[in-house]
Amino acid sequence: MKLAILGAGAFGTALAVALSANGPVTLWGRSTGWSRENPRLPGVTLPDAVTVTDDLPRAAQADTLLLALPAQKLNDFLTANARILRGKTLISTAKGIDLTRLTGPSQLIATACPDAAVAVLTGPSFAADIARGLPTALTLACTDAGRGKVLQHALSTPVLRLYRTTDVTGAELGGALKNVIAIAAGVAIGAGLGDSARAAIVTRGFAEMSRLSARLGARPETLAGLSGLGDLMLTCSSMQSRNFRFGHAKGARQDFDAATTVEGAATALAVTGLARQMGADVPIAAMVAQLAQGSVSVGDAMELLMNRPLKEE
Ligand SMILES: NC(=O)C1=CN([C@@H]2O[C@H](COP(=O)(O)OP(=O)(O)OC[C@H]3O[C@@H](n4cnc5c(N)ncnc54)[C@H](OP(=O)(O)O)[C@@H]3O)[C@@H](O)[C@H]2O)C=CC1
Ligand SMILES: O=C(CO)COP(=O)(O)O
Repeated sequence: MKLAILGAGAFGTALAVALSANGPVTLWGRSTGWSRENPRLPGVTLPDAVTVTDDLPRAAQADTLLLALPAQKLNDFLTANARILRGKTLISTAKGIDLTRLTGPSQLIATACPDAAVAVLTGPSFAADIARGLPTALTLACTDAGRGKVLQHALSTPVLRLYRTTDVTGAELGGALKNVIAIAAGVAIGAGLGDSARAAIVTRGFAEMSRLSARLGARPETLAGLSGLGDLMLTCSSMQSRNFRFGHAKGARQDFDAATTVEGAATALAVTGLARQMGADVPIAAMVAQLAQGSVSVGDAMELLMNRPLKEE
């Protein structure tokens, strides 16, 4: 299997470092003016087995392409480069729902590149941890079980352990929705509401993730696995998470660098649209969408959530 990673941000670069343990990897980015250390992943020197290029046709000579682009940028990239990507195995690592089309990355790929084989790589993993070679477990989702097994073996290393599933919908929804809940958890901690409030948000957030995902055809066990609950726990509990930090800054009324990739903000808006279509109740996501747009204050958001009608768990 010849492997390339498209997108030289923090995560694409970290995956290139990790997967170069198995053989040569090409890392494509649109702005690769740096040489062996990517400013998006400072302190990490690329191994010799990683070739960095800004030549997309060259990178796309590989048969298996990992797409490490932000969710809201993916569709434009796919449609602009559909010809180059034809017939490839395309594995998305984006954790979000496209705001315009209200679909996850796998559906975007299937629409833009109908003859590509589609898979999703997701789960609890900070780029910096992966790049440092710390032990990490991820989920490889592919509806074709045979292809999924081949990819699982090709993309596992001694410190990167992949589990596999055929539930692509569940795997990508878990990764997208946890970012929304992580913003809410960050708000709670930033606003000084305490660890008990965070635990309530994480638990009720998981209920919300499970409810919407079930309506969209995901399996409950996928949501309870690495790609759902596992990533929710990680992202809601660490200042390494950009989504959590974004929420934290909102809660603490501090500035936040607008150039930072925060997938959960746009995804919260997409989730409210999807939930409306599916008739699912998503009060935390709805609040995060309003907070991200600045249409509600942190104090009012928490009060509105706490004063909803009492109900069964
Ligand atoms: N960082 C992490 O720990 C993890 C991230 N992910 C997911 O991976 C995805 C990417 O995140 P991450 O790498 O961290 O993000 P970064 O913000 O570090 O990097 C984003 C990258 O995407 C590139 N990019 C943006 N738009 C385009 C485009 N139209 N064409 C080509 N390249 C483009 C940027 O290029 P440029 O530099 O030129 O702007 C940049 O290299 C997200 O969905 C994220 O949720 C998943 C697991 C862990
Ligand atoms: O997805 C991640 C960890 O699994 C990274 O989270 P952030 O995008 O919030 O940094």
